[in-house]
Amino acid sequence: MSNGNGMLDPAAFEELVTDGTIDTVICAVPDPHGRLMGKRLTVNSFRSLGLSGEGIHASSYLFASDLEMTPLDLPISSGANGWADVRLVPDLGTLRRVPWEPYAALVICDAYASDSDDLIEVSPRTMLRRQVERAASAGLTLKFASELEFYLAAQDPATALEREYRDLPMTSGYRGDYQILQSSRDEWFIRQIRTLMPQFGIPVESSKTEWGLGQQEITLDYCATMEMADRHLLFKHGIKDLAQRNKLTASFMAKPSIDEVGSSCHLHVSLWSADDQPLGWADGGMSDIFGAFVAGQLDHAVGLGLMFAPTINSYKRFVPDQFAGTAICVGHDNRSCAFRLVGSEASYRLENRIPGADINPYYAYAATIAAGLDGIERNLPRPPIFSGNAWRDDSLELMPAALHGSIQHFADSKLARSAFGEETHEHLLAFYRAELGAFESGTVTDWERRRYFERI
Ligand SMILES: NC(=O)CC[C@H](N)C(=O)O
Repeated sequence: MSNGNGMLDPAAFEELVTDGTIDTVICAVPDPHGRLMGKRLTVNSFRSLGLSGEGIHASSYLFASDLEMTPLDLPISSGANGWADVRLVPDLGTLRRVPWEPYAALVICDAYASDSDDLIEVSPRTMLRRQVERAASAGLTLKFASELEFYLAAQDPATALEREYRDLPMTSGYRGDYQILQSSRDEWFIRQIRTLMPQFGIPVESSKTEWGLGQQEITLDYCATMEMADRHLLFKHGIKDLAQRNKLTASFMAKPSIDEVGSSCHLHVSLWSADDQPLGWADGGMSDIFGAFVAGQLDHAVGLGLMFAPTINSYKRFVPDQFAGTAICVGHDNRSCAFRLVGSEASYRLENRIPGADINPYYAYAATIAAGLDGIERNLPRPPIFSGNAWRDDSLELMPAALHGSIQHFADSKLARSAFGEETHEHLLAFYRAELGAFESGTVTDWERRRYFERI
């Protein structure tokens, strides 16, 4: 039965097909950039390929292409293996209605090898699944919430592209941070998000205008790890789709303009037992096990930082005083620290303030679990609690200033190799090295031309 939140069990799906409501099923797999990739199927094809467990065939280059859809030469997909197929097998627990496409259902798929029942290890969803399994075998579950910020331009995406995303009119002309008057002006659109997302299986907590001109923040309810990562992707997809239907362009770039604050994706994480008891709080403060988990986050923030800052642009957001997590320390409700402890008892949780809105949540959550489990396995002591302004303390370690530094730290991270496995570690390194190469030797920027064309 559909329980009114947009989620569909097979019986509710068949009912909507029989009464002529649903005739299309979107089958999508998360790609390395954190996008939904896949196909729209007729109901008959979905029954024969999706529901049967056979899977929908798609090229393995979905896991090895850059944002321009240029296939990279990686072991999972290359000329040598003919960019062979993988099978996208629906995870039927994710089947839901698409409120703004009432004739459609959507399901998230896992990627399997075409000739066996093996999951594709380098698929982002498999990578997170492996960490969830590792936590489960230690008797632990994690709950997450992604807190996404984004910019809204009052321009349709086709025109925005034609203008090369320069000097776009934003939805606000002055700082609207927390101001209800500004949010009243945007409400015609933001209300669509707040009301439609819960019908897409994504409960929303609140919306507010953010500090940047045209910047918004919409917060989601927390839930179990995989479900939250799926919701994160669907939410981002839904905002972009609703924006384009309303002739707006939404950007989840970490730092769209050097003159503006960046867009974050704070990650809230809490630790629970297998039988759903909160484990973070003990005797009026941080429990030993959560202390070790948090210490693991501090220890690996830089080594696994690539998973929190995956693009060339992510690093432009790492400036002091703009509320981005850059200085590696943990504080109680202290927004200058990369990690902030919030709540108490069952709501006690850690907020990682490093990630930008450009993260792939499957990678970022996988990194968080791997770092925390390592802290627990090594029985690390509770970290010292920082007080004061972390951006003014020169003794603190900082996030790297650019992608190449982060790639190097990730290459050197023993944990990245042991927790994600050699194949996935190598895949990620090759993937991000290709992105860096495309920037470093694939383009001459406006800045370089302005700086050097005549003057040097
Ligand atoms: N809400 C906030 O704390 C602002 C976060 C800030 N926009 C960032 O990029 O990190």
